[in-house]
Amino acid sequence: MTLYRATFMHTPESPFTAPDALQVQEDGGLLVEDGRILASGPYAEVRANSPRAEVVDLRGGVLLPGFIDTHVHYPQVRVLGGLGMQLLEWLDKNTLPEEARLSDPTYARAVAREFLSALASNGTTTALVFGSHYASAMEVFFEEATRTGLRVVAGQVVSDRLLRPELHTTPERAYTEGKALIERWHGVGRALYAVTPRFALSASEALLDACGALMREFPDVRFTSHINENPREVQTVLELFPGARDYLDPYEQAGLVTHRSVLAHNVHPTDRELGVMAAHRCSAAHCPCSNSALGSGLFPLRRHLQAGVHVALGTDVGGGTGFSMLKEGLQAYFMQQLLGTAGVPLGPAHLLYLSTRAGAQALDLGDLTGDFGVGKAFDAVCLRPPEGTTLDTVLNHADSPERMLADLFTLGTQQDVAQVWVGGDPVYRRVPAGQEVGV
Ligand SMILES: O=c1[nH]c(=O)c2nc[nH]c2[nH]1
Ligand SMILES: [Zn+2]
Repeated sequence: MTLYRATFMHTPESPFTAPDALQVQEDGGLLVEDGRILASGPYAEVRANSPRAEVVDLRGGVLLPGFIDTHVHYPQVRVLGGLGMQLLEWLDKNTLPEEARLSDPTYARAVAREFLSALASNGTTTALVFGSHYASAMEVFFEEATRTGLRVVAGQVVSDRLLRPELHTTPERAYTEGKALIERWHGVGRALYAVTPRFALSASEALLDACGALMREFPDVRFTSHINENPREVQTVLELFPGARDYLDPYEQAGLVTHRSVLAHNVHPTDRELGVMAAHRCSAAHCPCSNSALGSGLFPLRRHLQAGVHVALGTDVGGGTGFSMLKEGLQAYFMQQLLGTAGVPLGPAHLLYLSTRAGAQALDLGDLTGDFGVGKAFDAVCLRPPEGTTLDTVLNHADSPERMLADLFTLGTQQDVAQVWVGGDPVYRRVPAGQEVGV
């Protein structure tokens, strides 16, 4: 048994509905056995009940639930930084040429390692990962993910039109390769499978039906895709599906809109789409850095909440600007501020919820991870800025835990991630200053 002593904060309830959702223990204790939290509370109390547990002293840092990134592309880590374009040009010039390189499993393995290491070193413990178009690159990805111990929900991306021929599949092949990957990887270690057509623009009705067949055959796999990101994209989808009521309709007709479905972006939804998503408990992955970088628009969070659509956060690497969920939270805050009275004022508790518990719920993993409740897995990130940094100064002068949390979202970066655990297993530890290779 291990007892972690730390200042910890979490949001077991949603601050959008519960006013005091942020729970804080300034000198807290989390007792962990076999990767699960056995007791949680003030350190002195937990210690008194478990005097023999080994103590890990994390005082001086802040312990948060591990971040949950609900939309991030594995093949795009090397093409981050493609600025100055909107979605369709960015796909064509910046992104799809790189995605084609993953046909080589050796190349794919190197990219998978870079990607997984970036997740862990940014404090992300669970991710819904948009995969590669190549089944071989997904084999490699799941092998590497299993080695790291991160929780990944991932799937082969499928498309059968309008990308580039080498990225296209057929409905039959999408079904056969998807089935084989599900049978091999879904539920193995900490991996789960997500059926993943790239977007309706690059998917025929027959391909979406093949995805629906997989979802019916394996009802507990997840589903993810893109929706309503960019006005030109939306217009093209409506032209490609002339009978469709809106962008969601082709997904809905194929049986892909469920409580285990996560649709990325949804910047330009209709009221009908929001109503259907809410009725099916389908989640939206809000990706504010990507929406800013690709000029996609300002996410209508208020309309989502009013319609009852569940929202979580995603970095959308490489349309986004990196793997930090702290940065993603801050950008979500900025964009709601820019919306003025149409925006939702977000406080630090909202940002923590959106980047942790909301993600767990979107992935139907709410009973396992996302907060520090008793019975949950010990998935955690310890944030501790290096001495003398601006964040260190500001944290030392914060007058409340809530203000400390706001400071972490405002100034925190990858360099402030000190340690990360998944299911009690260490998956990342920052190299102490002065001990870096080459120093
Ligand atoms: O942000 C995005 N990134 C992508 O790779 C993509 N593909 C389709 N639509 C997309 N949107
Ligand atoms: Zn995306």
